[in-house]
Order: sequence, then C-alpha cells, then structure tokens
Amino acid sequence: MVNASSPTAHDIRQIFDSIAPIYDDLNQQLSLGLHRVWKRMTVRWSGAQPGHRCLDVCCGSGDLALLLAEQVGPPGKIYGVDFSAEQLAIAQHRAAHTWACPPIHWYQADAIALPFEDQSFDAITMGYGLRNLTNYLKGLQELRRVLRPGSRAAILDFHHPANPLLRQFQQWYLTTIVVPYAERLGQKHAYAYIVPSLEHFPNGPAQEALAEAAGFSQATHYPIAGGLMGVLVAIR
Ligand SMILES: C/C(=C\Cc1cc(O)c2ccccc2c1O)CCC[C@H](C)CCC[C@H](C)CCCC(C)C
Ligand SMILES: C[S@@+](CC[C@H](N)C(=O)[O-])C[C@H]1O[C@@H](n2cnc3c(N)ncnc32)[C@H](O)[C@@H]1O
Repeated sequence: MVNASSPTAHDIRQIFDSIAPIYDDLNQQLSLGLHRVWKRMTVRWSGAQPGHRCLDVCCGSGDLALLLAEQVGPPGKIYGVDFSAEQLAIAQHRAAHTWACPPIHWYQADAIALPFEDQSFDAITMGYGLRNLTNYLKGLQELRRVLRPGSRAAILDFHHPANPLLRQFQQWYLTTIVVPYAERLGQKHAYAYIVPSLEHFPNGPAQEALAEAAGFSQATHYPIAGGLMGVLVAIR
C-alpha cells in the first residue's frame, strides 16, 4: 500500500500503471470533459508551431502529445516520455488509432533524467506531472536543459486555490466525488493520493520562483478553472 504522504517514485509508477485502463474515462467523467479544454490551453501556451520538435513530459495516455502532434503537423516531431509502461501502452495504441496522426516517439524514462541532449526541443508540455515528481526542482531543471533558448515549457497542474471557499470546494470534490467514484472501480488508494499530493505542492507565485531557481529566464503562472489549477509558462 502506498504511503500517501510521501510516496516513492516506485509507488507513483505503480499507481499509474494500475489506473491506466480507466484513467482517460475517469478524467473525462470527473472533469465533466473540461480537462480537454485545460490541455488545449496548455498546448497553446507552450508556443508549439507547425514543424516544431516538441516534448510532452509525464505524457501518460498521450493527451497532450496527441494535441502537440495536431499542432506541429507532419513536418513536426513529437516525443512523449513517461515512466509507466501501462500508460505508454495506452498512448501508443491511441496514436496508432488516430487518423493522420504524425509519428510520435514514446520513451519510458524518468522525468528527472530525460534521455535527450541539451537544447533539443522548441516547446515542452507537462500535464499533471510536476506534482507527482519526487523532486520538483530537478524536474524543472531537466525541462530547461532540453529546451532551446527562448523556448517555453507549459506546465499544467492542480494547486491549492488561495480562495478559502474554492479550497473547500476542491477538498470536497476530491474527497466526496472523486475518491468514492474511483473506489467503485477498485482504485480508491490511487485517487486518494491526489489530496496529499496537493499538500506540499507550491502555489502559483511559488511555482514561478521555483522555475527561476531552476534557471528559467522568466516564469508566469496563469490560474485556470477558477484557480483550482493553473499553467506555469517558463521561458528558457
Ligand atoms: C486530468 C485531471 C487530473 C489528472 C490526474 C492527476 C493526478 O495527479 C492523479 C493522481 C492519481 C490518480 C489520478 C490522477 C489524475 O487523474 C483533471 C480531471 C480529473 C480530476 C480527478 C477531477 C478533479 C478536478 C477538480 C479538483 C474539480 C473540478 C470541478 C469541475 C466542476 C469539473
Ligand atoms: C496524472 S498523470 C498525467 C498524464 C498526462 N500528462 C495527462 O495530462 O493526462 C501523471 C503521469 O506522470 C507520470 N509520472 C509521474 N512521475 C514520473 C516520473 N518521475 N517520470 C516519468 N513519468 C512520471 C505517471 O506515470 C503518469 O502517467
């Protein structure tokens, strides 16, 4: 059983391997489909353009990598990285069954040790991944390392909203809606992990400071979904 307050990387990989078959459906149902809007915003903020070479870190089942592929088109190149083999298997299957999807290169690797040369990418996305890393700073340093100068990383994730009512709503939704829903599918422990993962995750201004500590020249956090989450846009 996962130690929810301080899970190891192995614990986290096991969680995402185990929920892979239901991950997409639960995200769609639990976010009322809105997660696709939040991901499209993230791709737009990444600055990805036709012909670009882009990376989606903690790609999971491939949502953001597939959106990047749509954006860069056949001349572009897309790479997806995740350390969960089961999530990557879903991503590969979805890409193979997506009409006219440009080739996407999938890598099973750790986000804090990316298997790419320095300054390899024109844009990077990371959706609901940073909060799951055991070392946020190292994760941001790796994103910066593989980005080309002047290029952007767009990092989408939850955080605790500043507004106390919204924070109460977030806690209520996660504990009263999300966890019982997942429990009916035998995945209570996996989804129960979201709440403690938020406890020590930095808010917008702290994320900006962390990105600058990682060496990014500029970082701006844009709250979305009423402040329940946000997109950190970091420029190398
Ligand atoms: C795509 C979404 C969440 C991804 C996600 C992130 C994690 O860290 C996990 C950890 C463990 C298991 C699963 C995940 C995981 O799926 C967002 C949509 C799914 C969310 C679970 C729904 C909660 C969203 C907001 C807290 C409330 C939104 C309210 C609005 C009225 C829909
Ligand atoms: C909540 S899912 C997000 C998936 C996808 N980005 C999305 O938006 O749906 C988090 C993903 O991060 C991956 N992950 C967590 N820690 C990782 C690490 N250190 N290295 C690589 N992948 C990691 C998990 O395996 C999981 O697929």
